[in-house]
Amino acid sequence: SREQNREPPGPRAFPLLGNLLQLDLKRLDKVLFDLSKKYGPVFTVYLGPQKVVVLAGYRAVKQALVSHAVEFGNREITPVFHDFNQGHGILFSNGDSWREMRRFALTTLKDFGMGRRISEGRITEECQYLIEEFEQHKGKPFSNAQAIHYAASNIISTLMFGKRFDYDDPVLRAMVEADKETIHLTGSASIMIYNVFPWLGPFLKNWRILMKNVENNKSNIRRIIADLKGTLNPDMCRCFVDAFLIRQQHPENSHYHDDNMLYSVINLFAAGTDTTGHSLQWCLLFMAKYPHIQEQVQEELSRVVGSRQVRMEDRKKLPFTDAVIHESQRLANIVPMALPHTTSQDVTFQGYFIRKGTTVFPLLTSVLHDESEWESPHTFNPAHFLNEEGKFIRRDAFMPFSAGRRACLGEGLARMELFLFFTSLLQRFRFTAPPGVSEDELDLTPLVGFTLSPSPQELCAVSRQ
Ligand code: HEM
Repeated sequence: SREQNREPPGPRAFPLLGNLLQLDLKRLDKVLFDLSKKYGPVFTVYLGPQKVVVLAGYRAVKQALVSHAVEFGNREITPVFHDFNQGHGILFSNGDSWREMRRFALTTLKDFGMGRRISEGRITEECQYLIEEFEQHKGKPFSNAQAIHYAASNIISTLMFGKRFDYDDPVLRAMVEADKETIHLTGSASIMIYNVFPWLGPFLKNWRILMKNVENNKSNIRRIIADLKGTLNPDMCRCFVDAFLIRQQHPENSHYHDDNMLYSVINLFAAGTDTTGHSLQWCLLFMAKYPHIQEQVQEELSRVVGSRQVRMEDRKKLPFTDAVIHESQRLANIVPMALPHTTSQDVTFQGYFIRKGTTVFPLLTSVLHDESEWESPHTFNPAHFLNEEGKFIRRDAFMPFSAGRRACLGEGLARMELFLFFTSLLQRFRFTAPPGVSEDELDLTPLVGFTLSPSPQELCAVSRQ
């Protein structure tokens, strides 16, 4: 019937170009959030000829990703995502292969301590390296902002390869910097246009840079895998790659091939570095911007922990600090549109019919800044996560890791890293605007790519001892 076939509303689209001329591709998440105020929580836009259903606001996103997890649980593999991984690995794959790789990654990373005590030990060790790096002022080929990314990538490297890298290791630096550039350029207007008109690829500078980065990363990771293969001892499994190599010897199914190994490792390394590194940078920027909040964090840390190393079990006694980390993640909103999904079957959702294979954007910006969920959605307000007695409270609309079947696989690890890195750095340093710059002048405008990172600017780390 007509009623059953009602499609989500949206702005009128032109042939071929769709709504491209009406949408500011430089800040697509914001434009879509604004459109949701006119068209409601489920609406349609056309990126060129491609139809996209946008889910906006906590209720719609949660209901789709969690209550209709299967229907909304496939990944949209855009042309550029296909160029990256050829449909293998975890991030940009679907079906049985994705299911098997995701399950294997989760169980193997947990076996190696993801989210457990062993990781806590590794992260606190890495905190010391990072603090040492911050204390050295001269003669370094990289900034402390980069060191934050290297520290985050060392946590995932230890799980993947059984070892950390020195921060000046050329392979580590090449891989992290290439991933950072790749994630940034993937969100650029020209790559969005490429996804609509893929034949444009070779003419686009950004696409050529991306393809070069992909090749470089593949050869670096292949070399690391080959070294591990050369020293493999099946009785002593050292890391994720070893576990995969051992599984290849007695595969339960045909998904354990070299491409799935290569791309799963590439996915976990990239997904685990950039996001965590940028989140931590945002936390520090907010502290420099709002010194009175930083003082409250430091007061709580001194009172509850003193100068010893912070442990995960301290978190429940540090409600204000915990609230500040949550609020930083909420306001920074680093993955504004999650990764695109696609419907795995026809579905009727909130009275609208959405056909199988339709691209779906779960607009996380509209969840983390939802005006009906947050008291002051656009300001930095740790009280969002505190009750009247100052105790930490969870909020349902806190969804920076998305939700449902494709939700972030590394959430537990990322939260542990953020808590331990942030508290260790704040015990040791006070973060301020540089001399001659006022707090008001610190810039919270994000640098927009596929993720939202802080704009490049200087901060001072002043020793507190
Ligand atoms: C603060 C840090 C992080 C944030 C904010 C974050 C956020 C996200 C988001 C929003 C998604 C997309 C979910 C969707 O499509 O609905 C995602 C997917 C993913 N994340 Fe994270 N992430 C973080 C850290 C990590 C870490 C440390 C790892 C690795 C251990 C990781 C591994 C992954 C993987 C493999 C996926 C793809 C899951 C799939 O397609 O099945 N992430 N993450």
